[in-house]
Amino acid sequence: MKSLRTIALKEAQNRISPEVKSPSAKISDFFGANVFDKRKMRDFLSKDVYEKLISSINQGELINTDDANQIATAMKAWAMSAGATHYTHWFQPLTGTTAEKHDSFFEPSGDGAIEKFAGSALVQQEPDASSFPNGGIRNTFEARGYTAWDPSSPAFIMESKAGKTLCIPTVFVSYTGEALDYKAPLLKALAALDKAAVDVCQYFDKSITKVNASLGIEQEYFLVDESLFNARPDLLLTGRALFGHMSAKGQQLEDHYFGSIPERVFSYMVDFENEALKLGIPLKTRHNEVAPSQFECAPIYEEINLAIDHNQLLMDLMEKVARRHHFRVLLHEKPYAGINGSGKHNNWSLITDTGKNLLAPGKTPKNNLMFLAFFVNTIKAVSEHADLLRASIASVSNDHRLGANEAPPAIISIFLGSQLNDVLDEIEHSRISKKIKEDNALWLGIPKIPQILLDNTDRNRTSPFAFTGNKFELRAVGSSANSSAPMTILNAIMAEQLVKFKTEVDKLIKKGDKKDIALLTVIKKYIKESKSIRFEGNGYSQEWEDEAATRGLSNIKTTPKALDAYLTEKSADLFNSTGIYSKREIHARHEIMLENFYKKLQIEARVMGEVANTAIIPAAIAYQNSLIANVKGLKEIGVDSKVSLDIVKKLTEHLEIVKTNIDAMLEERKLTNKIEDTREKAIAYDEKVKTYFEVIRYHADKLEQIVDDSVWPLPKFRELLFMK
Ligand SMILES: NC(=O)CC[C@H](N)C(=O)O
Repeated sequence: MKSLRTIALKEAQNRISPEVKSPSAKISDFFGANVFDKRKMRDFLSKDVYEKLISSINQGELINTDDANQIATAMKAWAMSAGATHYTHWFQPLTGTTAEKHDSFFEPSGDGAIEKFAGSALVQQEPDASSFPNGGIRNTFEARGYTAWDPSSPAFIMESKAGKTLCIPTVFVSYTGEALDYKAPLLKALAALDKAAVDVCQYFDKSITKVNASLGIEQEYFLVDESLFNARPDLLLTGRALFGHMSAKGQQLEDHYFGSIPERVFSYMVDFENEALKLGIPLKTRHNEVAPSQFECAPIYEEINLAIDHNQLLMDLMEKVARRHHFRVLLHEKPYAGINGSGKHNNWSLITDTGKNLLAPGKTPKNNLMFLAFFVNTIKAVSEHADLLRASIASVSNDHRLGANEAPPAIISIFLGSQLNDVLDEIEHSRISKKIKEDNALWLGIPKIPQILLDNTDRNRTSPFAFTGNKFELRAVGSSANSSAPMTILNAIMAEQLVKFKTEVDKLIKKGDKKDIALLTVIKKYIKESKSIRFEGNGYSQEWEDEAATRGLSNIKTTPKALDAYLTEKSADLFNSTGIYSKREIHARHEIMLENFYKKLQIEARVMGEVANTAIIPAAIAYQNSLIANVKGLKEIGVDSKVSLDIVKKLTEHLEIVKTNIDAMLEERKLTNKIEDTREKAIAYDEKVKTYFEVIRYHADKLEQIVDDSVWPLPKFRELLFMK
């Protein structure tokens, strides 16, 4: 019988890409075609309701029942004219993926049937919450959960060959009001940030009434042929290769990065980009990434809530469209040990309703003081809550990526680039003399900030949080993550920080300081206080680990311990003052994250055992048997050769070690599964079960190097990485 690998290799060699037809040569012709955007709202709504909806989008004003009915009718009319038959609330439960439950517009009526969509169905739905992760918030006897419309993210139509569905972005909360999703806390953090930032803006510009966070999300991913993927139970079930010797050629020649895009991949990219563009996702960039078979796409930045919805939608599209091309997309942070992992770099900034980017250095000294205020407060916020930010990017899969192959380490630090670093040093050491204070001659004291910062674009890949000219790039986020988790924290700590800043500045003003002097005094103090988080060097080096320790920075390498930061008193104060999480909510989330961590390890351990026992060991034994026959045969004909015998001995050694460790791991798992406390269980999975992975893999990979290639059951790295 032919092995799955042999069949898969043959299939992978004979792929023909499906034809991809773009709706038009001009993207602007079809961009947003499947979105109920402002233009369509205007066409389908009365002027009065349109304006109310816009002010609800911009200012968060509530929509009354009559207006909701009108909006629902308009949405239905638009969606049906585009061919939709069903609608769904579209939400982001704590599973990491998106969720939907379709209902048709169709309703039987007395004399036939009608198509209906009431305002109440638009505004709120009641999906059963019992089968979503809820961390104990919901008991089975009270399984109800609500999804509630988020008007700030426009409804869209999801197309598939079989039909079209109107999707309405919503939050997801329990019957008792606790958030069960990623979006609800994000929206709360954004509201807190808006208020705090507008208050600080008032020192500089009274016309600013709204501050939005913006986000541009770079998405890295791997592609692998579908048949090869299906012949690897580890990729299929865990998203990463648990076994596999690195191929002789990996990324060492650095010949893939920005290289010419392979035809089959290009065709896939164009296909999913078209789908994304129709959904209003402003994709702009595509390229080969560093590792073989690794790629990246990136949109233009958008308002943050929309940017995150779009990224979630994009990941879903990428997976769906990949199947049309007989690819599988791997969004896992580290599918292949030994080469680069995948990140989701979050480019974050703050934009006012007057169109000003608060993290872009200005032309005038006054603008620069405003820039410095927001810039330094960001640094201060991150330095105060570095552990929480670390926790917000923690996951079982990101643990493999952090600190390895062009991914930042688990130590949170901030890279500013030499020019701004110098500016902050200068301010720190400047003296705000009595004379300056009396003359209000502050501008002499602020160093000139160049508008174009030369060394700041994508330069320091070893930094988890890098300033890149007019935004901060949180590089530590993993490719499979929902950006809401870290962005909720980043915006919340910024909100809290800006409130504190204003209190301190106001105090100085009250004591008689001129406004600008008061601002600079507090900025200067923050520069000093947050100095230890700034680091410009190589984040991978041992020197940095050592230095970070002497600076008192944390270096928490694994998720279950990193997550502790969610439960500290300092974090409780933050959650309370910004309103993003109640005590119950954060405890539930903490529990969910720990469960997710150990359950994924549990699955990996099971897959490892199964693949070793049923594929690797039998293949090695079959080869061993043929060698034994050879040894016997040689002896019979009187040839004295040690080649086969030596191989048998080596094989046997590795086989023994693999088998013993698989068995020992199973025993350890049994013990670990008995642990009741979730945190302890997660730590035990990490420290006791996971430790077997390395030794099992090492020896199984040695077997791969020895066993006859034609009988090896699993597609090898060279095939996974280079065949496309
Ligand atoms: N070129 C790059 O930016 C590499 C980034 C790297 N793939 C990461 O994990 O973040």
